[in-house]
Amino acid sequence: MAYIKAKPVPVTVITGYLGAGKTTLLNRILTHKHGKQVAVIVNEFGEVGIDAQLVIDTNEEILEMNNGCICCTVRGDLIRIVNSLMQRRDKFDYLVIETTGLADPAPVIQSFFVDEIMRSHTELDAVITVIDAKHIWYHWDSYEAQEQIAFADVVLINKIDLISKTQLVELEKRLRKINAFAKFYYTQNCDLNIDCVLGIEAFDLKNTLSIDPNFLDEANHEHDQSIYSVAIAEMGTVNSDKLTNWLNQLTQTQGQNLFRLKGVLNVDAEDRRFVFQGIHMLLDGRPGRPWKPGESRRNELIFIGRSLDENQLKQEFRNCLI
Ligand SMILES: Nc1nc2c(ncn2[C@@H]2O[C@H](COP(=O)(O)OP(=O)(O)OP(=O)(O)O)[C@@H](O)[C@H]2O)c(=O)[nH]1
Repeated sequence: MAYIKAKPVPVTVITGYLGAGKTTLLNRILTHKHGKQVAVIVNEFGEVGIDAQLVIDTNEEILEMNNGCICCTVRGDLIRIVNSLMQRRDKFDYLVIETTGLADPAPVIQSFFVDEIMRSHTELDAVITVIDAKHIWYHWDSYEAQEQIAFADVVLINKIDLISKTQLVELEKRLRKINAFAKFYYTQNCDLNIDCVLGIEAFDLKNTLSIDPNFLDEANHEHDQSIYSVAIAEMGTVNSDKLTNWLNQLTQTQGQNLFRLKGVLNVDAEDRRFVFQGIHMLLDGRPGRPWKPGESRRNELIFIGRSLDENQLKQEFRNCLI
């Protein structure tokens, strides 16, 4: 295989639990004028690729990995994608990987050291973990959430607008108990100086090995199998009033089990796509970019959580169609 430049590509891994603000941070990185040509790998949980649609339109190279969780497919897909990117090495000088909210970052980090091509052509710059200051409280027991905190070089305590100062102090204390090494920033909408997250050379394998001496040898990890996703992809025009009623009712009655919901919809045959986002009981909907001429106006929704009834969700969505 021929590689054009020998200098290793710095890589930033963005992790954080469902809905924490990873895509928000990614969009900030992509719009910031840092002079770097950034390639992006977005991994998401679920069959429909909504995240890549929510990443703003730029000239950057954006690759999706939707067929599973990055931490499980890491030795296959991630390595394959990075290897193929390396053959277009002249097109970018930085790589950002956004993992799913349910990914354990450990196997992702491992792959930079155990795979020969990854090891010689990339250099892990930092693991950035975004924390949803309001909702992390529901997920302290989650193994993945704990791993995400433990492996962070930088922690963004995000959504500080949704909690009090006292809660923030309490939260930071709790996070520091899991990770004493990381640098902490408080953010709203991941608004911070991009120099705090890109090109910081913060990752140090020695720190990781001090947390877990067997880190490079571990092959298996487990997921909480009770969390799964339901994806809906259907043509049709959605009635906005019916949709609002349904989503409000859904988040009110099932918010506890509904960790994350998002969708890109054709509402009231408007010129612009309608984008909604939800995290537990918090719901937000707004117009997105215009539909492109000739673009298929497919409604795509994803629900992630526990005890979700796929048939019921699909039926209730269909009831919102005109
Ligand atoms: N109130 C508030 N909302 C925020 C903040 N940051 C992000 N959000 C909103 O939180 C929602 C989720 O943000 P994303 O950036 O999509 O989160 P994510 O971590 O990429 O989500 P997944 O990839 O689905 O796990 C969106 O509606 C954001 O607009 C913040 O600081 N405060």
